[in-house]
Amino acid sequence: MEKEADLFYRQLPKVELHAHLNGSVSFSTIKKLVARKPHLNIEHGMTAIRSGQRRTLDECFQVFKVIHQLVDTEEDILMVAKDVIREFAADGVKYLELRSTPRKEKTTGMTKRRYVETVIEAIRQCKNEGVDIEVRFLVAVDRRNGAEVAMETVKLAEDFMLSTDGLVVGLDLSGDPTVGHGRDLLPALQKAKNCGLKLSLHLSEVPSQADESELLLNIPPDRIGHGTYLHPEVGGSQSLVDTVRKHNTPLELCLTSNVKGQTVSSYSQHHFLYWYQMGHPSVICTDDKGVFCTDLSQEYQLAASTFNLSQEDMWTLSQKAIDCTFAPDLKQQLHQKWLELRPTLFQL
Ligand SMILES: CNc1ncnc2c1ncn2[C@@H]1O[C@H](COP(=O)(O)O)[C@@H](O)[C@H]1O
Ligand SMILES: [Zn+2]
Repeated sequence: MEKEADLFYRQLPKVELHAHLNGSVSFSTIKKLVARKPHLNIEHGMTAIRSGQRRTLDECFQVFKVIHQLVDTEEDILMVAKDVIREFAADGVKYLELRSTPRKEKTTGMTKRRYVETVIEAIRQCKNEGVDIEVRFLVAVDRRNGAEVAMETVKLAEDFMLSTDGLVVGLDLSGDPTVGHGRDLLPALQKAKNCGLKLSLHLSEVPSQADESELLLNIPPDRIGHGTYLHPEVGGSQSLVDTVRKHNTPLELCLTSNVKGQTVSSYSQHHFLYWYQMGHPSVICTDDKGVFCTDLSQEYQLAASTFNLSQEDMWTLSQKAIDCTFAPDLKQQLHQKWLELRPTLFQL
């Protein structure tokens, strides 16, 4: 039975909308990176949070620092991005939106522009090699770096949106949610929205951010990352929920990430249920499949077993995710693919 369910979720065509590049690095890629940089003395235990382990969100952000030390050249970024894309494809993901933060030139030896070009090159190479997945890219703003850097990043993202034949589709706001305030970033986010970049914003990932969430929700964003503390039962408010409902803004929900990062106390307490029961667009995602040792099939399977959902329910969930992507040009093609694949899945 278990095996059959494993196979079902692996074969289920899936859409991944919330994946941070450097959080998605698998164990096998980490091994290659460690071999390139033995002097750093980094072990796998320092780059991943294994099954049953928990970390505070703060400790998770220490893990990203270690990974950033390992991934610090153009060659590394190209390899990491190609490996991550291939792994998502092998897991049955047919459409992937990757996001990543261009880092300071001092830390990578390359400009932020070159950083984005390298990720785009990885996407193109995978396409040319026939990897069965469509990939789009969101340029990420790290909230810790403040308003000026955010504005520069928006300009960079806009340039790439115009020059990459639609591969760069949007902007992500992420980084340690306890640092800085969204109000300072509003002009940059608004500019991004006005120039046609789609916005996916991490918000209410931690408690007591109702003010910031209200500001950000009124932009409004095109999708919400986590939104863990938006609803009244966890200290959010009905008016925040009403705003999300009014704009019909989809949520990107990452179960294992939230449980391992301890912003949610257990799988059964995850806010997936709150939004799903309301029929609100909710998309299951991984966040950081490498750091949290998971993959998208496993997240679908966990949601199904935790909330007692059928394979048919999960099929519908994965199909509806197509309508939440930032690539309108691909929607019809993806829906077609789902229809073609359906018979093989339900014969299992
Ligand atoms: C766990 N919840 C989270 N909340 C907020 N931001 C997160 C995150 N997980 C990852 N990131 C963001 O993604 C970066 C790593 O990938 P990139 O170097 O950009 O590819 C982290 O440094 C952080 O800014
Ligand atoms: Zn995230």
